[in-house]
Amino acid sequence: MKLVVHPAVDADRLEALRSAAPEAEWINAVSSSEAQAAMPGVDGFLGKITPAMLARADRLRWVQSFTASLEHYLFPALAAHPCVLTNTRGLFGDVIADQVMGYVLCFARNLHTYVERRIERRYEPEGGESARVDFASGPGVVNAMDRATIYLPRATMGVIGMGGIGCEVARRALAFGMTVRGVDRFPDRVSPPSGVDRVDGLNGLEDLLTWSDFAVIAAPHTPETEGLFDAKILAALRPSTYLINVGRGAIVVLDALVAALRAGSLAGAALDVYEVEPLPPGHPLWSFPNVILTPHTAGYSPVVAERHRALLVDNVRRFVRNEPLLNVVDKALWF
Ligand SMILES: NC(=O)C1=CN([C@@H]2O[C@H](COP(=O)(O)OP(=O)(O)OC[C@H]3O[C@@H](n4cnc5c(N)ncnc54)[C@H](O)[C@@H]3O)[C@@H](O)[C@H]2O)C=CC1
Ligand SMILES: O=C(O)C(=O)CO
Repeated sequence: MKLVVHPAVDADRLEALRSAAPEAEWINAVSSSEAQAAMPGVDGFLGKITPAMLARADRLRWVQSFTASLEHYLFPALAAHPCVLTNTRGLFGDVIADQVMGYVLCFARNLHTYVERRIERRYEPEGGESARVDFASGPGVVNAMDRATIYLPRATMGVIGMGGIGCEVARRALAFGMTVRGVDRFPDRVSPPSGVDRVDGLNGLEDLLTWSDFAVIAAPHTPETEGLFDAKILAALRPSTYLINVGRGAIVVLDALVAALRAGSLAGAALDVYEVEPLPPGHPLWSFPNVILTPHTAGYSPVVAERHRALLVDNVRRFVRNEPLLNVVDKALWF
């Protein structure tokens, strides 16, 4: 059994992988030419395979991607190849869902606005001076306190892509008392947490968007999702709805989003991923006070590296024992 890792991993990680298949010949290839030269006779490949490497592989049965997303990874010959492809989806669910709830709480409680006002030393409630409550003036003041906030147990959340991330988002939204629905490419294959109202197929997308107070995109970038959120789909959102994207940037057409924000046809947006990364400093999105922008950091956490390593070790162990691999990719989705 011959296994190639490329790009090369550090000595600790290599040792962990090796311990899962000590009898295998391991090649930790630093350069792509080294990886290419090692391909004849390779059974399994971990990392970033290229068309030139694949062309030299004569008995490859398994390729493990180091990432969850595959839009910069899959190429036609790999999709057509009989090898099993696995990825690292599922490592980020709880971490990214925490970040999504961070955005939701900002919008529901205006926290992002008050962070900006602190910088300006402005003691002013959202809703303007008329929303200021004089707490010394006795009963009745509470009537002014319903302004410009969202009470989450009365709010709805629609999740687009009910996989590892989408289901964890749903779980948290339910814990905050929200009503949650989803759409997915494969509604019959997903395992939503109990309490989710329903999960529809893709033909339910526009209805879901019209229903949602918060619409959360947690889908992958595939030919089907690229540019999916164009002007037509964004028009399904209500002026009171917030759009959140933690899936992939290519799913939301930013020019269309900017136009919709200018027209006030949605309440605001929180984005972690963009059509172009990094988002250029001159991009109009930076100027909207009702937009939260994070630099593709929703998945950052000390636990992710540990989980990444554990998943790879587990899959190596499964591969050498001929057991079913974790995170098998449906290559047909991409071509
Ligand atoms: N913001 C970030 O830092 C990160 C973003 N991601 C992105 O999030 C995506 C989802 O990750 P996971 O939940 O772990 O993957 P997953 O594979 O568990 O879930 C993806 C779900 O989306 C569904 N789906 C596929 N095509 C769809 C479509 N056209 N419309 C609606 N749903 C569709 C799938 O059926 C699946 O249920 C990844 O593909 C990656 O692009 C992943 C990790 C970090
Ligand atoms: O693995 C991925 O797809 C990521 O976005 C990591 O942040």
